[in-house]
Amino acid sequence: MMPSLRSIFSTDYRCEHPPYTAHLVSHSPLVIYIKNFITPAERAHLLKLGNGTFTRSGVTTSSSRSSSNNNPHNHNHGQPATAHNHPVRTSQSTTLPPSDPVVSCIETRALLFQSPGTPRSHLEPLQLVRYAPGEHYHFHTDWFTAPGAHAGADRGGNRRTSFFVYVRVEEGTLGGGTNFPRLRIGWWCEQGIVDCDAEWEAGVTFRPVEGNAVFWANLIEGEEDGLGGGGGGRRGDERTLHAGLPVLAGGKVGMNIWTREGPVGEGIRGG
Ligand SMILES: O=C(O)CCC(=O)C(=O)O
Ligand SMILES: [Fe+2]
Repeated sequence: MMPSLRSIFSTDYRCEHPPYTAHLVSHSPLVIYIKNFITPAERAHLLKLGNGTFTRSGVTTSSSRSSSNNNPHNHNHGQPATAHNHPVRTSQSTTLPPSDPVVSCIETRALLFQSPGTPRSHLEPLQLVRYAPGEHYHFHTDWFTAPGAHAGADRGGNRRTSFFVYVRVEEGTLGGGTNFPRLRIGWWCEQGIVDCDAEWEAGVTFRPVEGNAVFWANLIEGEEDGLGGGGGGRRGDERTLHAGLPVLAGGKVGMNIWTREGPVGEGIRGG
């Protein structure tokens, strides 16, 4: 179903937040599933904005200390898309202009969801990620395992929270779920939202459902160990390890909304 784009493109566009619903999946780590976080018209607009601008996704590997000793697949991304290609991430991605009114509206929604006081300057530009059949993003954390170039205070420190939003899921898509292997939820299962048939040991797999989103907190508050907390008294939460499982058929476009501990700095959000 194609949504009408007239209202979203007209000059009298107004930012309105849809009546999404939030469902607590896990207290610790904090994981919240959000239904209808973005509207069909917004999804169409985001895809149009990204059209023709996708390039091979980048991955940042931490060359210094890693806090994920027993996980050889702990790669963090954040590089410009062309900077460092890696087989752990075979998707294509692009960033969206913060100046676009629809992008800005979704940013506002993401900020309000976390706490009304979260400044816009802490947001990285929204990133679309596109997967064709056979493409995936191997297990990783969104938080940076080593402070430095990507998590320094001048770059906003570490990634405090993540939203992964399902923007487009082609009809007949198989695979492409978002798997959190260390998450255990025994008391809730909603077929169509999570893969209820998956082995307990496999953790939780969120199915890609257009318009819906998964939100989680990347950092454990108040336990500084010097690993990428950006000086904020926080450290990365290993339990937030996750993967974009291979798309087996069809196609998927997702969107990352990352909030840093501090302002991301000029030049990243376009000043
Ligand atoms: O594709 C997914 O389901 C997850 C992607 C992801 O984790 C990321 O882009 O950081
Ligand atoms: Fe991720």
